[in-house]
Amino acid sequence: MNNFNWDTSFLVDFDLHTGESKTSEVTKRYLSQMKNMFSDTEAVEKILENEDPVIYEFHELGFPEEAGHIAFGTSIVHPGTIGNEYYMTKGHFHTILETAEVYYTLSGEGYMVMENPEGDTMEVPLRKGEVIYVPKRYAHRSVNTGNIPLVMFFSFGAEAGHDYGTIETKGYHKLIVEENGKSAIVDNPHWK
Ligand SMILES: O=P(O)(O)OC[C@H]1O[C@H](O)[C@H](O)[C@@H](O)[C@@H]1O
Ligand SMILES: [Fe+2]
Repeated sequence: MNNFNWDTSFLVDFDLHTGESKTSEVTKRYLSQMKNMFSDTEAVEKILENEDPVIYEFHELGFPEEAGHIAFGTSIVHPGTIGNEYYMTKGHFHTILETAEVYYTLSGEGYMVMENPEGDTMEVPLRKGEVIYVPKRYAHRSVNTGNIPLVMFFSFGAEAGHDYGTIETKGYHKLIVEENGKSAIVDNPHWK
């Protein structure tokens, strides 16, 4: 782990095409770590018999989770589908629900799938060159609907924290699936 001093200035390299960084740490999420998040559990099992693909990865610095600091890094969602569902991140609420986040799309295309605890949902297309503002109180998941990596630079208040449990048990109301070669937003039949 890099030992940055967050009370002074520092510089970090990020490649604005690949999202890669020599200075920061990379975390990879494999299909086996997201088994129950994809709708088609049979398709998951079938793939895992032969391989365990990396679904997404992110580069960040290991920041202090304290108010006043700003966390940032890149996330890279690889292209692909599991059954008819596109590769995506796990997605999370912020533990401090009242914390927003921004993502700048560097490469690729997809959707930011968001929902709040009241069940209001938003699915916003991600395009290269645009920043998406994810408001406070909304869980967020990025989905890659293209055939190249979806690369984004993100930033949020470092105190936010990650709550994965809610999404892990309930799932999202909406899924982004491939239908006749195009992306479609559908209701999640397994939402609890
Ligand atoms: O947290 P996940 O849903 O697994 O997504 C992976 C990562 O991507 C985002 O861009 C967030 O800002 C990171 O804090 C997060 O850890
Ligand atoms: Fe977040």
